[in-house]
Order: sequence, then structure tokens, then C-alpha cells
Amino acid sequence: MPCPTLPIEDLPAWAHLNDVTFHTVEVTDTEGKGYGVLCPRDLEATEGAPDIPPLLTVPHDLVLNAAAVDEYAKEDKNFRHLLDAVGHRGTRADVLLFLLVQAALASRPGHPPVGVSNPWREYLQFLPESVSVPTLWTDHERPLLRGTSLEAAVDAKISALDAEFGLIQEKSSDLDSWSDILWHDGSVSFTDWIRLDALYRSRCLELPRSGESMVPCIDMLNHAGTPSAYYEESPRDEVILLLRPGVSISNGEEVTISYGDNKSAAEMLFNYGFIDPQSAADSLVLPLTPFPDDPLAKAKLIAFGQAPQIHVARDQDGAIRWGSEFVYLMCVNEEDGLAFRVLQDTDGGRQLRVFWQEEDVTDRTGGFEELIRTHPLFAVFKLRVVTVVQETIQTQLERLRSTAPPDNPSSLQREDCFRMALLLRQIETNILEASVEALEEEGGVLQRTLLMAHENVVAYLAGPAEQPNSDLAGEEASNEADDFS
Ligand SMILES: C[S@@+](CC[C@H](N)C(=O)[O-])C[C@H]1O[C@@H](n2cnc3c(N)ncnc32)[C@H](O)[C@@H]1O
Repeated sequence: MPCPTLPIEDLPAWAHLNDVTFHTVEVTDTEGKGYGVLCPRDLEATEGAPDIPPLLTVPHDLVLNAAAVDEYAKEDKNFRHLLDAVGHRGTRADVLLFLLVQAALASRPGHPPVGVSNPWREYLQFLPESVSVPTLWTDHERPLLRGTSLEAAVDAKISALDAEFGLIQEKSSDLDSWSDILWHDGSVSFTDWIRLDALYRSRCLELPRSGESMVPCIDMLNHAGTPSAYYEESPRDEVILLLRPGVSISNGEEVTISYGDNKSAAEMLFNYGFIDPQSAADSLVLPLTPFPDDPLAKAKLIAFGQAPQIHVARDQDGAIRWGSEFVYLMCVNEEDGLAFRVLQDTDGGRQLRVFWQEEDVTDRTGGFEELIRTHPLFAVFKLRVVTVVQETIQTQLERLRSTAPPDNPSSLQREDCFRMALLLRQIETNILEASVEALEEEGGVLQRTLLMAHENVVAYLAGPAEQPNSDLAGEEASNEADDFS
């Protein structure tokens, strides 16, 4: 879709027409970050002093979210037919459908008018033609992510986008007003859809009252670990940009906001196409695969109902914390007291129910750690769990090491993508190495606990004369821990 572009110098005119007020800032090119917001004079927000006025004010009716798309559909019956046929699948899907239509209409200016005009149709033309998120990396660049936590995530995202695009195509092809605009001569391509998804992901934000939204002009602000500004909604529901208390900005300095201080390097790269090592959270999420020989694996996955994952994070003291809702369910079996039954409900439908020790726990499949905690074999279950987590992380680390790219990008790889992939690889290698070490230690402690319990039982069965004194038992236990399997 050859979407026309508008020069950023035209943004003030668009802003004026649409009641957006730039008080003391302007949008301009920045080095290496695309557009950004600059302050052309010295500014200071003194702590405790009366607030300085907002730097930027955007009226509420330009905020783009599910409610705004619904409003637009009320004015435009053609779009309503499309939304009814394809949409109402959540904020992101509805906003993307709206953007697709606006971009398609902008790309066919000579086409007989379809659809009520909207400021977003022009605004889209100020947005970058590409975003460096991995879904838009080329076939030569994506392999740079092999072995990282993004490898599977990016593949899964592209498949999901493909399915969404196919669905829109299928459901809208026989709608008279849209089949020509969207699909004539391949007007809209899958790459257009990936680009719109990337624009949405890298530019949507969470507003206190309006929720997940896109806000024109506010979305020109770049991220910094120590940002100078923040946005909020005014009592009149405008979106306003304010200087942070105690912050001063000098003439020509960039005004920045935070895109969130709890996002991992992978999440930043996935959503925004860059990693800020200063503010990225030291954490990572890995997919977890059930045991291939587990006869209950399929039932466990259906009952759990989400993608099984392991979360690993390093806290401020440097300690590794891990968590996984699925792994506890994954590591218990029928002989431990797990059962699945298919029950008929009152409407004649069939339901998969999960039982633990004969109690129906269908609604607690993500809380198995809690359920098994009081079981006499808890330490055994926990050791299985720790072993699975450790093996998953070790395998990931080995794959990451064995897929390391050469020292320099090839002529078919962009420098930026190469640099970001290398940074991600380095960050993930560090946290995986620390996690393997921490899990080895945790597994060792569990093995010693089990060994002690085992020796005490053996000694008890052998009679009182054989019972070791408890201090000695502890020492022997730790010395022989490696023999226990
Ligand atoms: C909300 S937009 C900000 C405006 C954007 N720079 C533009 O040209 O339209 C987010 C995008 O800006 C870029 N960006 C923002 N902060 C950045 C940073 N600290 N380093 C590098 N790129 C950044 C990334 O491409 C990101 O996807």
C-alpha cells in the first residue's frame, strides 16, 4: 500500500487545525531515534512551586481507542458494516482495523470517497514508514535472535498476524464498499498489516481513565530511563504533557517520557525496536514444553488454558527469582493424586475437570504450588519442578551460545538490528548463567533435605539403636548428597 507521507514541518498546521496545542515544545528529527520532542528554551519545574503549564495539550476527541472506533462506526455506516463483520475483538484489533482503513483510504486519494473523513487519516502520514521491531526485520536479520527468548515469540507473533490478516481478507472481500479499496490489485499487503501492528505496539500508551489508547503528538515522545516529562489526563479529559517536578530542561534539549520501568530487554525490543540497558528490567520469559512422554500432557495444557512459561528475574540485591504457574501441574501425575474427568454439564455440554486428591481444582490449575504444598511428598515434587526449570534454562543457554552470530553484520543485515540483537543476547546470557547457578543451588538444598528425610526413615525402620544423632545425620547428608538420585 503506497501510503503517502507528509513532512514533519507540516505537523504544526495539522495540530492547529485539530486543536492540539504545543506550548513550549516542537517535534523534530533526533539523532538515531526518528522524530522526537525538543524544547527550544530553558525550562524548570521547581519542586513545590505552582505547576508550569502543560507542554502539550491534545483534545480528547483525537484519542484513538476502542470507544473512539465505536464512535466513528456510528458516523460511518460503511465502516460499521466492516467492524461488525471483522471487528469487536478487543481494543487493539478494532484500532488496527480503523488504521488499516484510514491508511488504505489515504493511499487511494483519487478513489471515490468512502468513509467519513478523520484527522487520523492525515496524521498517519507523519508516522515513520518502518519501525525496527523484529516482526519487521528481514529474513536475514531475524536469525540474529536465535536462542534468545524472542526467537519463538517473534515466530508466534508473525503467525498470529498472518491469521488475523487472513480473517480480515476473508470477511471483508465480499463487502461491496471495501473489497475494492482494500483488496483490488493487492492494495493492502501482509507487510502493511505487520507495519500497522508495529506502529500500534510502539505508540499505544495506557491512559489513567481512557485506558489503552493512541494519542497523536504525545506519541512523538521518545523514551529515557530518567525522563523529564510525563503525561496524564486533565479534568477536561485532554491528554497533557507535563514537566516532572524538580526537572529542568535547557534550550535544545529533548523532552522524554518513560515507556515503563519494568519491561525486560526482550519486551522493549519486541514492542519498540530498541533496548535501553539503563532502564530494562533484568528479567526474561521462556516457553515451557510439557514432557513428551506424559500421557496427561494434552489434558494439562487444555486445563491450564494459557501458554506455559517460566519467568526469571534478578532482583535489586542480585538474587534470582523464578516462577511458573504451569510447571507444578506439569510435574505431578496420576499416581501422585492428579486426575482428569470429562463431566456432562446441565446443557448437555462436556467439561474437562481437574482433580487433586479427589478435590475438584479445575479453577486452580495455575495454583498447583499452593495445592501440593501440604502433601507429604512436597519436597519430591519441588525437586522435580526445580530440575525441569533448571534443564529448560540450561538448554536455552546452550542454544544461545551455540547460535552466536559472527562479530560483524553481513551486508544484508542492518547495523541497528545487529547491535540490538547482540545486546539482547548478552543480557539474556548473563541472566541465564546466573539462573542456572541459582537453580543448581536450590536443587542441591532440596536433594540434601530429601536425603536426610530418607536416612531418618531408614534409621527409624532399622530400630532405635541405629538411629543417628541428628547433627551427624545433617553432616552425612550433605556429604553424600551427590549420591542421591
Ligand atoms: C512512541 S514512538 C516515538 C516517536 C518516534 N521516534 C518517531 O519517529 O515517530 C516510539 C519509537 O521511537 C523510537 N525510540 C523511542 N525512544 C527511543 C530510545 N530511547 N532509543 C532509540 N529509539 C527510541 C523507537 O523507534 C520507538 O519504536
